[in-house]
Amino acid sequence: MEGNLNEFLVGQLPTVIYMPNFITQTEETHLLQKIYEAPLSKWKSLKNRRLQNWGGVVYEKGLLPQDLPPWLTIITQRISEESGLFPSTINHVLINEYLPDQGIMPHQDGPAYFPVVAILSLGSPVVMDFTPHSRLRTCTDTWKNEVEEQNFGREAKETETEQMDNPETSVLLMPRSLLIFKDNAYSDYLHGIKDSEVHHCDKVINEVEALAHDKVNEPSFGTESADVQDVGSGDLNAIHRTAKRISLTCRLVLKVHKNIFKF
Ligand SMILES: O=C(O)CCC(=O)C(=O)O
Ligand SMILES: [Fe+2]
Repeated sequence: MEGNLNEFLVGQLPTVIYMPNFITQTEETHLLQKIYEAPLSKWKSLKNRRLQNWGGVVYEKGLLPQDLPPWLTIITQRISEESGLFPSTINHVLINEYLPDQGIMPHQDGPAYFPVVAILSLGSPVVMDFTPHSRLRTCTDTWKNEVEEQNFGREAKETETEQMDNPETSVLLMPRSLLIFKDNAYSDYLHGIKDSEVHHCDKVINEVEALAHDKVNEPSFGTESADVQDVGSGDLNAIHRTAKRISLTCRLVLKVHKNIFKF
């Protein structure tokens, strides 16, 4: 791990890295502008969120690549350089948009990706839950669900939802922060975001790091992005999501196909 990355490690689960204010408010505004400049056809609507796919289409066996636009490579290059965790250039970015009552079911990222993921958050804060992977369920099933949902808009099975009731570890994702996870957190845990407007923060592993940079009460997304409730003791109790959250999931697909016929 690069020298100064250690100071951003959070929690006990290997390995979760949380970098507050990875981008400035000006950069956040610029990114949002670029994201919403994309034609409506660039958005894929899923049951519980919308997404834009950049970098090409990910298949089980690799990526049929498309160049990332410069407004994204500025970010992916910075992530690569500052983390030192990617063996080659990040070539895929998924942009997810969540309304306050939307989330993403617990899942594992697919086998096509190099096992390090970097997620940049914009807009409303949310809590991401990590739950141990059920040994009864194979990664392939999860991967198929994810691919089907993203590529074909089919509903993914939600067989793991009961695990959301008892999350092992949670991370508070403030706007402009960068979350990186790898190792066990990547391979043995599912990650998900509840589809409720209130997110409880009792199991959050990065409360201090996230709130040291608490700017949620500043307008950053047209309106206030959330109300972070402070209860008596000063402990963070819950997030009340009042605006959209946009995330940029930045990953590397090692196997790149230049030609669809060579798959
Ligand atoms: O929006 C997020 O923070 C999570 C997105 C995610 O897990 C994914 O795209 O695989
Ligand atoms: Fe994911």
